[in-house]
Amino acid sequence: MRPVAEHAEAVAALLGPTATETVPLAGALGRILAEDLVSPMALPPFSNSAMDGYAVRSADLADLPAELPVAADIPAGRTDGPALDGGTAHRIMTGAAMPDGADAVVQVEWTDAGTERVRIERAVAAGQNVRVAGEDVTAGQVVLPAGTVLGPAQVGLAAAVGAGSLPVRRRPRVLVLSTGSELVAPGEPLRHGQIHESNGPMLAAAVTDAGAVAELLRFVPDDVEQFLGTLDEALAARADDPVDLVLTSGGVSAGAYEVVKDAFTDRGITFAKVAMQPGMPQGLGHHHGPTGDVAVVTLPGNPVSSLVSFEVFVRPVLRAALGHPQPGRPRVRARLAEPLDSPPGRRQFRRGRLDAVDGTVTAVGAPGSHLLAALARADCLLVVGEETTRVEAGEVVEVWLLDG
Ligand SMILES: Nc1nc2c(c(=O)[nH]1)N[C@H]1C(S)=C(S)[C@@H](COP(=O)(O)OP(=O)(O)OC[C@H]3O[C@@H](n4cnc5c(N)ncnc54)[C@H](O)[C@@H]3O)O[C@H]1N2
Ligand code: MOO
Repeated sequence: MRPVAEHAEAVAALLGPTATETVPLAGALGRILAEDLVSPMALPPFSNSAMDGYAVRSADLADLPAELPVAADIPAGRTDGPALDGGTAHRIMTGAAMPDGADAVVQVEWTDAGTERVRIERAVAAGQNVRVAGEDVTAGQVVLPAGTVLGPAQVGLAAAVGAGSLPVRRRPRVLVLSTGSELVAPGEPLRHGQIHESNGPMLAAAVTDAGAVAELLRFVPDDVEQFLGTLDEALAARADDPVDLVLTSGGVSAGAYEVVKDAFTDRGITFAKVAMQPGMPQGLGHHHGPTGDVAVVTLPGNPVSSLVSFEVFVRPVLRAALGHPQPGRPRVRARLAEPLDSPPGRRQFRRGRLDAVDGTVTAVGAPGSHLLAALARADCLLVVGEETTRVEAGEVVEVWLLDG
């Protein structure tokens, strides 16, 4: 069987980094910065008041209480504030530019709040209540390095330094196509022997969650012509907006009707058994479609196998294509709450729940790769190495955090 790492490398080789595009700040949340953002300006851009109060020369407050004439009024946004003469005060608001000549601000609570003259009860040190130009950012500084995941704070900083749009990596476009003659769309009634199509919606959600664009195609029965027809029609319809990856599910194991395997064998896709559970039957390569070669990853049909394979092979590659600094799930080590067995020669990915407070992890549900409800209750994957056949309670295992 093919080692997990070897297959992961082969999947990674299918997809390079996507091109850079520019998005307005309103669409930047969750995207990944493609180039360093260099600030053209200092922050704050000018020294300004941290308090509503009075700009003064601190030396003028040697004898208290002090009474000074109020020579000017400086609301935030005033662009023509005059310089401060010694022995006077300017009424000033938070965020307003400090007048030349002033070195401190007395907050209004320490005064009588006068508008013609102000009586000041307490002294201030030079620099008190003044926010100095450039103390946050200097002009020319890299404020956000390439690879930064743009969250609210990063979007705010970009706006503050005047960037109305940002260069980010284009989201990879992924077509998702499920196969199986037993499949019926969710919401439609089932006859005995039929099941609802769950892999398609699940994988499309996983693609979106990874930061890529998912397009879920209508699932097809186990019929090679219908499978290739649907795929090639979908690719042709997107000729102007090419697809980066096709993800299929099902039809790759050893049965009599393995549509994906039958359609793709001898067409550039190779199939292998990977030393893992779930997720053993895998395939990858380039499909020679109507608009050229397109990367393909074929995932197994069992729902848990499908999503676990996506986690192990596809999600990190999509995120790497986006320039993500940490394409993989966050990993921690935790003590196993209850013992578990694992098949020899295969890396087992059990579904788990982590108690982060006491550092223990418990397997959720049995190993069966049809147990979707247990997967939906899990918040982590619990990884047991190929050589390990049993892990006792209290032993430490690797855990992948699924909500990280
Ligand atoms: N003789 C063997 N049988 C099987 C082997 C094997 O090595 N030898 N491998 C098993 C393993 S492991 C897996 S995983 C599955 C993979 O099978 P396929 O990828 O060919 O998937 P299917 O046979 O089409 O379906 C498997 C299972 O999953 C259900 N399924 C499929 N697609 C969907 C979907 N879109 N939504 C919900 N459920 C789906 C399907 O009904 C089957 O129950 O093969 C084992 N067999
Ligand atoms: O590889 Mo299958 O994934 O065990 O059910």
